[in-house]
This record gives sequence, structure tokens and C-alpha cells, in this order.
Amino acid sequence: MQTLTTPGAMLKAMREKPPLVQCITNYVAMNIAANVLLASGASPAMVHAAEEAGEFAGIASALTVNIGTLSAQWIDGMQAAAKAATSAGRPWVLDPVAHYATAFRRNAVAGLLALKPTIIRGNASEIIALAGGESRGQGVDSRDPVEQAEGSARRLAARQQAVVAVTGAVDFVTDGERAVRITGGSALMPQVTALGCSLTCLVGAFAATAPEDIFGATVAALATFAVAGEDAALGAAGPGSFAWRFLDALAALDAETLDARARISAA
Ligand SMILES: Nc1ncnc2c1ncn2[C@@H]1O[C@H](COP(=O)(O)OP(=O)(O)O)[C@@H](O)[C@H]1O
Ligand SMILES: Cc1ncsc1CCOP(=O)(O)O
Ligand SMILES: [Mg+2]
Repeated sequence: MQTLTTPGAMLKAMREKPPLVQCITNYVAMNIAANVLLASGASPAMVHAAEEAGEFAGIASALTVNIGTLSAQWIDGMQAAAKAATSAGRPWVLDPVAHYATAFRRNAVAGLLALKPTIIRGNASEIIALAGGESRGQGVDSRDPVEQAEGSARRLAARQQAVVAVTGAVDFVTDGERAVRITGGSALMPQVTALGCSLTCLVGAFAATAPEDIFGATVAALATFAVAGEDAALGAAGPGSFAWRFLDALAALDAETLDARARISAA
């Protein structure tokens, strides 16, 4: 298998062989997440029913699980898909949307963490709480700065033997040992609902493309959002125009530009 060494090389490889990514995600995010994957060069499938989610995970190249709009039947599908993805040796990504808010969500996430996600992607409040800390999250929105979540991310990554990505003004990625920060994007991004959920799906697409380098694939997905977010913000009048410009910026981003403009630093 070719070793993909940079975010640009991974983006190019993803477009040459678009991975089928099963996205179990919330009603709010389904449309934009699918469009983010298509614009980036991947092939999304929003398949969550308990009757088929496990079977589908066996044919997809990666799975993403997002608890944004949860119900009992959805949890059955998530569990089945996560087990099937793991059995098939495929990466899967957990997005613990507002898990701290209710006992129902906390129990669902505890069950999913027990199935050992390959990658966990959340905002600072979600990661702080997932590591056992006191977070100031409000609903699905973070009220904590990423820098205050870095220690939690390191501990969670070590405990879960997973890559943990904390996103916000400056993203932070760690596997418990290595750690990097990624700068870029735009303050308009948290004003567009489900961009974090969409990023979780793109992390799945990159992990499917470079399964031999899960840490690097996670960084590459976040760097893609960071560069495309900067481009989309140019000329955007607000969150509405930013949203469609963001899809165009993802589609227009090429490998060379991504490698030239990604701002990734050792933490
Ligand atoms: N203030 C900011 N400046 C630049 N980029 C941001 C900012 N806040 C969030 N982002 C970016 O927005 C995307 C969505 O992440 P985030 O808003 O943290 O997740 P969530 O939507 O799950 O809370 C990520 O690419 C993140 O880097
Ligand atoms: C508003 C809302 N409610 C349940 S899920 C969701 C979308 C959350 O998206 P993100 O975590 O990307 O902000
Ligand atoms: Mg989120």
C-alpha cells in the first residue's frame, strides 16, 4: 500500500478512489455532511436503521457515528455498525454531540466508547466532559476554549487508545503521545450548524483513504476544513453565504494548495 505522507497526498488519493463512508448522523447534519463529502471527493451514505446499519458497515470503507438526534432504535443501529466496522477492520469515528446534556446521551456514549472508536472528534466542551472534567458546554455548542481541552484530549486518547481531535479556533489532535495544532478556518464556521458533524464525516473519509496513518488522516481532514474555511470566508457576507462558499471552496481545493497553506504545528 502506498504511504500517503501529506494532507495533499491524502486528498489526491481520496479523489482518485472515492471512499464509501457510512455516516450515522443527525437529522440536522445529514444534508450538509453529505454535500461536504461529495465536494471533498468522497462518497457518503447516510444509513442508520438497526435493520441494515451493521450489514452496510461491512461494505463501507469507514463509519462515522454522531449522536446529535438520538433515539433507542438509532443506538441499536450505531452499536451494530460499530461492531461490524471493527470486525471488518475498518476505521470508525465517534462524534459525541452534547453527550453531557442528558443521562440518555451519556449512557449511549458510554456504550459506544466501550466499542473502541478509532477516532473521537468533538468540540472542547464535549472532549473535556468525555474525559471526566467539568465543561461549560451549552447544548451542542462549546463554551470552553480548545486549549483547556488539550489535557483532556491526551488523557482520553491514552485511555481509549484512539486519536482524539478537539476542534475550535485552533484545533488540537493527539493520539496520547503525538500532538499537533491546526490553525485557520473562520469564526463564521461555528455559526453554521452541523459543520462539526460534517467534519467528523470527512475525518472518516480520510481515515478510509489512509488507514495506515489514522493520526495523519485526522490531521489532514482538519487541515482541509481550515484552508477551505479561510477561502470561503473571503467575501462571505455572513453564515448563509459562507455555507455555500464553503462547499465551493472544498471542491476547488487542490493537493498542492492544501500542502502549501495547511498550518500544522507540533504541540
Ligand atoms: N473560532 C473559530 N475560528 C476558526 N475555525 C473555527 C472556529 N470555531 C470552530 N472552527 C472550525 O469549525 C469547524 C467545526 O468545528 P466546531 O465548531 O468546533 O465543532 P462543533 O460544530 O461540533 O461544535 C472545525 O473545522 C473548526 O476548526
Ligand atoms: C443543532 C443540533 N441539534 C442536535 S444535532 C445538531 C447539530 C450539531 O452540529 P455541530 O455539532 O456540528 O454543531
Ligand atoms: Mg458537534
